[in-house]
Amino acid sequence: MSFNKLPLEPLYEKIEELKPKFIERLSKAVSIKSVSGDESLRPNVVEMSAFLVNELTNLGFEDIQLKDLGIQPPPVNDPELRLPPIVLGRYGNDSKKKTVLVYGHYDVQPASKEDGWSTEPFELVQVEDILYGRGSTDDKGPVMGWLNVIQAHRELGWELPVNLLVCFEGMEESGSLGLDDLIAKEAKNYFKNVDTVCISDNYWLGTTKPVLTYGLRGCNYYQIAINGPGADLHSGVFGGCVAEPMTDLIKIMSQLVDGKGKILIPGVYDMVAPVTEEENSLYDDIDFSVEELNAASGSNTALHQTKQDILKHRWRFPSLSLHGIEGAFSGGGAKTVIPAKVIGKFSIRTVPDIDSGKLDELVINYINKLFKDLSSPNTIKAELIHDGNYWVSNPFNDSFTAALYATQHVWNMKPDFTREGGSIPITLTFEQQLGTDVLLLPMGRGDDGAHSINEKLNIPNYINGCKTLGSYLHYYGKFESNK
Ligand SMILES: C[C@H](N)C(=O)N[C@@H](Cc1c[nH]cn1)C(=O)O
Ligand SMILES: [Zn+2]
Ligand SMILES: [Zn+2]
Repeated sequence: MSFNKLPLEPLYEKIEELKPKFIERLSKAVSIKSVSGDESLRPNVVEMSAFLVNELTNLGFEDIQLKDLGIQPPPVNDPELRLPPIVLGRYGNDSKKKTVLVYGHYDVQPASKEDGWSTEPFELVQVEDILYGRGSTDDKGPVMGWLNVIQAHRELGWELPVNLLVCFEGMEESGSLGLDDLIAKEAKNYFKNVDTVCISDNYWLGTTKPVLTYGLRGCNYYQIAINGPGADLHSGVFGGCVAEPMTDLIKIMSQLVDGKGKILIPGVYDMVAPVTEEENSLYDDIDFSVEELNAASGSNTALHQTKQDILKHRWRFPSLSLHGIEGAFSGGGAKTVIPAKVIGKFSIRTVPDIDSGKLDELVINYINKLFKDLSSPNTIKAELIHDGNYWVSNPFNDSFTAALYATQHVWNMKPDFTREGGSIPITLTFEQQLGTDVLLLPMGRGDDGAHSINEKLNIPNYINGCKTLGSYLHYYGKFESNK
């Protein structure tokens, strides 16, 4: 099928007309503090699943199910902590139509005003044509986008061109715990007729050109716990007399990665697939610059100066980031304490052909060796908290073509085909368990500040994003079924 514009203008007009309602829907979603990484906020994550069930019910979805995933596995503070449920729903069940499964997540990263936000993070605040709030771009905006598409069709009295299944999870930001098993279980049940999977949960590379994404890095997240004294101690009384856990931890963490971003754990780079000549040439055609990277990071701290080097280091090579130290003094003022127990957190973004299990072995053995060399009387436990695989696909299929046409129709330009430096742990599982293609169709821009302070979604991205998601369903519905 070549690109012939479908008559979608009434849909676009309806989406424009419903803009205030769509902003209100996102505002309600953002106000729920569904932070999966904070155990104390788990009831809010569950509240967010109930919010979605209510929305789906009002929009006429059928067979809505909340799938319980049981108890969260260790390491966790509360051994009874339950995982938030998976929300499933179906819109349409016509055997003559194709079935699209859309996945998104309703949990968010932590946020507090004290981190430096200009507005309250859990309040959607509009400043000109920008909506600020935690989850606005990652991933509540896109999740609301799918609901908005259904609302627009209902109000137009239009049939949806495909059957739509939704799968929304509440643990994506914390490793998608429990979802792999559920997908395996439902592959031949709830998901049995799925033709393709579409995920809107990443971002454009820059700020002006839409993209379609065919690759993700994986993420293995680790912690190093070091235990020493029986309690936090006065540094005047015990300093110099006891081995301090923080000193050991800092020594170890400082030997994981260097200041140029090079991972120092032996063996990691040996597993990385070499960059081929053909692949090298792909980077030349992508629209991006070091200036855009600096603008998005709000600094001039880029480690690489050419577009090709930046993109390879974002998409193609592994990276190791140090995230924090639990138990360390972090407030203002000057507290003279020796922390008794500290837990260092870091993650490695993985790429083809890194073997996740082999990586864990290299990481844990290296840390234990560094600790042994310290001859410290303290004790150490280094472990994996969660992992998620990298994913790279071939973007020459009906789903990507439909997204290409939809993007051209709405944005009047051809999108770039990109990979993503972030991770969506469940992507490969969908591809393998359902045996279908997966498409990543992002809504937000590269400077949206996902995971950062002042996360935002530009209203044109939200509204045109809804049009793009809706158009994608129409273009995809026109392809002949492969079944
Ligand atoms: C790209 C996606 N919106 C996202 O932010 N994913 C997270 C997933 C993750 C993996 N481990 C912890 N969170 C990310 O890339 O950090
Ligand atoms: Zn996300
Ligand atoms: Zn995220």
